[in-house]
Amino acid sequence: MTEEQTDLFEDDTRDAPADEKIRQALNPQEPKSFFLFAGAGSGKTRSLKDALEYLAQTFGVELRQRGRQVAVITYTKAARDEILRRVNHDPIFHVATIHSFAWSLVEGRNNDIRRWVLERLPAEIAKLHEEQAKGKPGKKSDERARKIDSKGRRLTDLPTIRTFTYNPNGDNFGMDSLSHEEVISMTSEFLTSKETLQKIVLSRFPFILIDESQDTLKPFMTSLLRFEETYRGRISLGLFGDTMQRIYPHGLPELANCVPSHWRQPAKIMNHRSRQRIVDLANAIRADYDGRKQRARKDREGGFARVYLFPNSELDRASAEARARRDMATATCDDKWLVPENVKALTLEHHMAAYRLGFSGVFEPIDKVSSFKTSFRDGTLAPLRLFTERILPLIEADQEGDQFTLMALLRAYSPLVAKKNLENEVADMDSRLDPVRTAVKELIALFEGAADPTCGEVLDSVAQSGLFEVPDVLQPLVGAGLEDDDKADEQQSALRSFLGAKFSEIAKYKEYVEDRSAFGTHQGVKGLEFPRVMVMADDESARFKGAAAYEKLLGAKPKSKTDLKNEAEGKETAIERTRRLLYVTCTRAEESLALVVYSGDPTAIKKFLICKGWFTSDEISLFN
Ligand SMILES: Nc1ncnc2c1ncn2[C@@H]1O[C@H](COP(=O)(O)OP(=O)(O)OP(=O)(O)O)[C@@H](O)[C@H]1O
Repeated sequence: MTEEQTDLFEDDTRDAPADEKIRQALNPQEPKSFFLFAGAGSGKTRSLKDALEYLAQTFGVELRQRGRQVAVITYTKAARDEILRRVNHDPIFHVATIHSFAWSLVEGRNNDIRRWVLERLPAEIAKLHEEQAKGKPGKKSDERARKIDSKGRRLTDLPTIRTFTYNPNGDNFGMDSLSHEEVISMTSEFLTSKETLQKIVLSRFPFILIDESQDTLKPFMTSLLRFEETYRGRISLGLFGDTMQRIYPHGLPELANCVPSHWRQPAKIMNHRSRQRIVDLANAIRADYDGRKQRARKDREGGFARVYLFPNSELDRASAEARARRDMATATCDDKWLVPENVKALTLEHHMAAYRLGFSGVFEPIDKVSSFKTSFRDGTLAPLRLFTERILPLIEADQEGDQFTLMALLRAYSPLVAKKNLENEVADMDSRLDPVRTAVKELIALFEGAADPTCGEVLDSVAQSGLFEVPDVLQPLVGAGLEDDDKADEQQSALRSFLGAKFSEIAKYKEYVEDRSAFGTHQGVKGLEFPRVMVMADDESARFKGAAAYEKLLGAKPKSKTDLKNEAEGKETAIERTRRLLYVTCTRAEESLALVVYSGDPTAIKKFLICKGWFTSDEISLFN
């Protein structure tokens, strides 16, 4: 082996003892719990996947014969799907997000659920009445009155509900459905109080492994830790995580301290993802948190990290960022920085991505409606799906001359091509298709000469011709124009306003929700990696003012009284939350990183970055 090969071999295997410790813990005869606590890019996800492979190979037959399973809890559906793919959907693994896992434990225990809800509801209603008595009239009080009313009706209906329902992936409406919070709270309680459930969990899951455990919901994690303590030696609870990457307030803040000292705590010091410069920056950002340091691989020397500081008064954010991209291309000698699609751009909130990608006309009205929010953001909102899954693919197929796809779409979704409609006609097949042809022609005509009709014009055409079914919620808006109607409810007003957006925005919205665009949010990219990353720190444009406090973290704004109070009481501050967010976003970069900051005082930020040793002055571009 050459010296270079030896170096690489050492880097590959330096942290191998951690995986060995995990394997030793995963023994059904003598299960042990462990916490793999390691920094970004250290291979935690890889260790989890290796552990699953080891379990399948070593104990697969035994687990199958005894009808036992390995529970794997992931933070996102995407991570769940990736793990399922890796384990070839082997049924010895029960891979689920936390909400689905919790529901799988309590689903069907209808009497216990009813009792639990009945015990909680009166207190919830009393609290709302109390708040209502103190509050002023207005939107909040109207909302509270609605809640009091609906909870009161639920209380009356509860004894008659036989089966409770829950959808872990969406909104839960209706008297028999449970909220996300209810499912997590009740499962956490049942897990520590109901012996029958405990016995079921014990016999079914000898191993419960949790990815991104720093963000696992606090009540659930606390209850799992208690459960493990009660049944020590009979179950292995395996946590994979990094408390520096806790980005949601609902995780257990002191997880590292809650883990008993006799648990196995394998360590890893390598960062296999990023080049040296980025690892150095990550270590510097982390220094004031817990001082843990990582090492870059020998074959990952170099790399780039640069900062672009703009004043808040810079209104044309898109041009400012294009300027930063051009500079990155020169500094890194990597022309891919010039093509936005090649750079993962991370905004703080979705509306910032919508503005930059050009679909604010769709985003702004719809995202305001709370009952639309979840399904709108994951692309499953029915009125939008008419556009994204029926009309847009049809227009695209026509533009590409792809008759095959066009016909397949019509066959799948158009009532005009539905078999029973065709059978009722007397004429030959060709003329039976005439109404479909006319309908498609009329729709396509709206786009002639590169025209960009509004979503409303497109809807009118489709509804008039009957080309596709129009969802109920859109029916009253067909041909209604854009003038708002005083009597319209929140959903109708939002949809009416969305119908004024240009149809070209639909493709951009679709690209974004399907995660095919170059944009992502600071919170949405954890676990992922990209060659080039641009992080936008823009407190001023944030709508949720608690979202981040980059200006405070980077020394442009003083700490507030609340920050100082929280700090003195050892509580979480907005500054520390932001530090963790910055650590997560910056450590997604493999090759090069641009940090774009908008601030009221860019000069102060420059001073801070140099003084802290996060960046050198040559790496900072200041635009005043
Ligand atoms: N021992 C190893 N040798 C070579 N490459 C590795 C090794 N371990 C992990 N990697 C690679 O390093 C990258 C980061 O690994 P992984 O995503 O598992 O890290 P992580 O600790 O889960 O990261 P994060 O916490 O930042 O999401 C991946 O591309 C992975 O394939």
